[in-house]
Amino acid sequence: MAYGGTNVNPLAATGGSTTVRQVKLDKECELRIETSLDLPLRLRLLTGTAEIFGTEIPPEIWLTIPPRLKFAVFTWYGATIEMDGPTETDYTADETPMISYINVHAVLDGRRNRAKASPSDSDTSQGPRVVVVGPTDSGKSTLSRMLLSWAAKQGWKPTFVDLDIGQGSITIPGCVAATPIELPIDPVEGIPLEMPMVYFFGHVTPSANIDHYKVLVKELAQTLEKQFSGNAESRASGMVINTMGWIEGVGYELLLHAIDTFSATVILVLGQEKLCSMLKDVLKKRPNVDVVKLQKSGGVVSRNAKEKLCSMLKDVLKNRPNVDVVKLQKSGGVVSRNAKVRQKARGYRIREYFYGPSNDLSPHSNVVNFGDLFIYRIGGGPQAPRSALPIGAEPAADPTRLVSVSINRDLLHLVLAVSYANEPDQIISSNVAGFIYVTDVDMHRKKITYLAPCAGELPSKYLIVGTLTWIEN
Ligand SMILES: Nc1ncnc2c1ncn2[C@@H]1O[C@H](COP(=O)(O)OP(=O)(O)OP(=O)(O)O)[C@@H](O)[C@H]1O
Repeated sequence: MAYGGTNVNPLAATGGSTTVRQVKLDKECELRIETSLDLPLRLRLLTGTAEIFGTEIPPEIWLTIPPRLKFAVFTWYGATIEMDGPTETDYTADETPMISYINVHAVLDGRRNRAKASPSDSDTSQGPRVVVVGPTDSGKSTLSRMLLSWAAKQGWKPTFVDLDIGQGSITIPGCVAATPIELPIDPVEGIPLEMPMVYFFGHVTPSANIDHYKVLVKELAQTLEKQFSGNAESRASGMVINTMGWIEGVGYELLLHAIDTFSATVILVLGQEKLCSMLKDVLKKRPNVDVVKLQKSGGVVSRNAKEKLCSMLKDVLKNRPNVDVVKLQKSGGVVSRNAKVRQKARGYRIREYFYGPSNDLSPHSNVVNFGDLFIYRIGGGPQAPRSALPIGAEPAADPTRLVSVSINRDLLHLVLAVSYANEPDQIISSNVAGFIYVTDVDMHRKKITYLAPCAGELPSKYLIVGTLTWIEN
């Protein structure tokens, strides 16, 4: 449990408790909970008002929180919470960065209002495009979620863009995706999946194919740009873009690539002195960059800040007016997850796609002939035969080449995406309809068995494969 930067009240810690109990929260305090590994927790608001990551919880109604969830119930004005069931840990904290986060929201809200009031064909009609950056386990997804829920509560329809292929907040890992957020995000159900725009990368780290990752980020950005041009409401509401925790070397390059590709106007740097200082450095070459002071203490960004990532970003972005790099404090409640826990979390996320967050969906098992499906992977193989190259040149693997994959038992336990492409050569630039999971490959009968979220024929015969695996259990 990470307690850093948080004033934890040890007397209030009731870790592992199983009885029905009440917790009184003072104003601006939060109750941090990790639910048990195998049992849900019931929780309700008895008095006052409270929210879970930006979404208000209704009074009196019992919420059933699934196992393994780490979250906080925060109150602005005071509340009493009742819990029924076991937890791994629960404790109250009276020091949180929530004031600085809501201040960011207020600034973004002002910008949305200004965008809305501008003529729809003007540059100023674009609302804030916020990129949330920071190392792994700095609370990026959580802050993104809060900013989106607070905006939706006020009637905006911000677009959530998730570039974090390692975990996946919108859909399964291995994808870059975007979806409009029209209502505060449900603490249990998560982000509604009605209208996501999903591009399948197929790996959980971009280093598997950096060029392919960049192509997909660009495709997603271009698609959103088109959508925004015909939708003044979405345009004014802007975007919140969640990024990966990989912030060094190529990871840092990819951050800059995302900032440029999405024409970001606000960069929120979470809990990373080095990253913040790097970004600031980059920005300082751009005139007229405003560094906005958004927090009373702790996370205040000052022009003299020495933190590396922030300053690097500022340096890079310094020739760009209207780009703000803001350093924010990481919440002491953010829970660190090691590689094994992350891998497990990926598995749960894929399970959730097929079975639902509360196990309320019934996926279908289908059997088809090998000839009914055309499977491709992106990248690999020589770009051109040696004979076609200038003398002395070595054939290089083309990272964005489409390679046909023959069906064999290597596909077992892989998760494949169903492309919306009409022709194979459109696959790399097409978004996907959904995913299937290969459960059997019968080489003798030339039949493949897969799990799909719904019955019937797949929306397309073109499938994309990467290295994303899942063992159903
Ligand atoms: N205030 C809090 N109290 C309790 N748990 C929290 C709090 N804030 C975040 N968490 C939990 O900590 C975990 C990590 O947070 P989050 O996913 O936001 O980090 P991240 O920086 O996006 O991680 P990643 O490394 O995957 O990019 C999540 O399970 C989240 O629910």
